[in-house]
Amino acid sequence: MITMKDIVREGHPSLTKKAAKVDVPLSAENKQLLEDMLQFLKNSQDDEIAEKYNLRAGVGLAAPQLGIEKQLIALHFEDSKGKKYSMGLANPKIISHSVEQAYLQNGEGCLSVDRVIEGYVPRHARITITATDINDNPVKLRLKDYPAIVFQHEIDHTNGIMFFDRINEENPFAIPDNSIEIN
Ligand SMILES: O=C(O)C[C@@H](Cc1ccccc1)[C@H](O)SCc1ccccc1
Ligand code: NI
Repeated sequence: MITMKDIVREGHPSLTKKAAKVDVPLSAENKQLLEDMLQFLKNSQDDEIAEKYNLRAGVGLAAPQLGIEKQLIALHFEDSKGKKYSMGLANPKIISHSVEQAYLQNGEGCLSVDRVIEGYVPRHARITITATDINDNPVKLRLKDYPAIVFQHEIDHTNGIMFFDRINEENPFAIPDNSIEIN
């Protein structure tokens, strides 16, 4: 069972390196890792389990956050219309994106960052990603709004990018050009 002690924190080298692509079909080890990452997210959103094991709630997790430099991510959340996203993905890649940007009104946090860092995180408003799912099926997703933000946060982790790298240093609350605010 993954708990907070398994999650590496700011300053750990795995968080700022580009992770390696994984072989497809996925090895049993990588399938198990994706399962374990997805279970962590489910546990972190279960009040009883989260309290018992002192888990911070998470909607996404990337293998580099476990010190494992592989392009593996897990996501578990619902969008504002109740559409569920619950999956483990290998080798996720943004293949196209909108010119328009988007940012969360409340900024972002990270399970690997034990401090509040304020500011808007400019991201693509709409993205198309490809990946391989836990059953070795190719996946192509077109995402916008909150789901697009979450997937970009996790894909960034596989490229060694932290959310605060994207915040405007001069003015963290500068409204990005050509952008929409997501509540
Ligand atoms: O550290 C991670 O990668 C997990 C982040 C993902 C994330 C943060 C901000 C915006 C989008 C995605 C955690 O989920 S941060 C905690 C959290 C929990 C519930 C809802 C939003 C953020
Ligand atoms: Ni994060």
